[in-house]
Amino acid sequence: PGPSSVTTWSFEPPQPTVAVICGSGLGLLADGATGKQTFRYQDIPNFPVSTVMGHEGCLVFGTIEDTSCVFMQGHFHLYEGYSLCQVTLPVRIFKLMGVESVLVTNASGGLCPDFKVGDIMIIKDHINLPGFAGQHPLCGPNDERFGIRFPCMSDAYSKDLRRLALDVGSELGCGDFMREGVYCMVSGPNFETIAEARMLQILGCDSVGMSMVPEVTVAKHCGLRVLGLSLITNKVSLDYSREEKVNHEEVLQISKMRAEVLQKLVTMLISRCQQQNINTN
Ligand SMILES: O=P(O)(O)O[C@H]1O[C@H](CO)[C@@H](O)[C@H]1O
Ligand code: HPA
Repeated sequence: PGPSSVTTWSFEPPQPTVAVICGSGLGLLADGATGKQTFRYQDIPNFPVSTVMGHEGCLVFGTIEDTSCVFMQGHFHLYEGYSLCQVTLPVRIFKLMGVESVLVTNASGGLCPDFKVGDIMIIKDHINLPGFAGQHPLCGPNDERFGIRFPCMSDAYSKDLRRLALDVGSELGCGDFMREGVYCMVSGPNFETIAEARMLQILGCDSVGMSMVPEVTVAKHCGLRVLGLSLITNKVSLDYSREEKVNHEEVLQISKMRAEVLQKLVTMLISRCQQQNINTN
């Protein structure tokens, strides 16, 4: 945003109860909120800055109906050189601000043969591949103020919120391109080789991306409710004869194409959540 729309630190934001983390090219998700106040990451002490195209690098406070929200226009990745502690810092800040639910969005490549480009996948589970190799945001001394040493991850994604997302999606006429599936995080920054993609498919992954899992893990650790939505921006090559080559420009182009629909979905979801007072798993 231009300097005129950026707020100075004299502003006291209302306590948000919902945080929306916007994935690649999805910063527009904040458009459904009113009374917006924007802060650039670079102006927030000790906050990382976004280095990837399609991640504006702004924290936006606003309201959807009566729900006070904070939107992260751009999130952080291991491949940018950030530690997982830095990648997940915003989630802990949200917890301290009083946030109760986190809605995480991202762009990913489809591995499930039934998925099409432009599908919205409601995440039901994930595979933390970097975590298997010790790249895990909860490694190190456990901070008991946030959560327990050995958190359960089998129910990281709220069932109620997933059901609500499906209902709202079909109400908005998105039923034909809404799916459910398992997201796998890889560190990136390269897109997968064909052998890697085949391995991930055999492991039960429906889509693959380079983000989100650290934030979700830290959110679950500190007791936040999580909904994950992944936009399928490309089909991952599983065949050596396939000519198409994936690239980040294509990812951003598909995100742009679906941003408006996703924004309506997210806005309606947040207002429904409040109406139905969803507060269980
Ligand atoms: O997960 P987000 O940041 O939405 O974006 C996905 O798209 C980028 C690659 O095109 C990577 O950052 C990958 O993780
Ligand atoms: N692989 C990894 N990350 C991605 C992809 C992909 O195919 N598409 C968007 N992010």
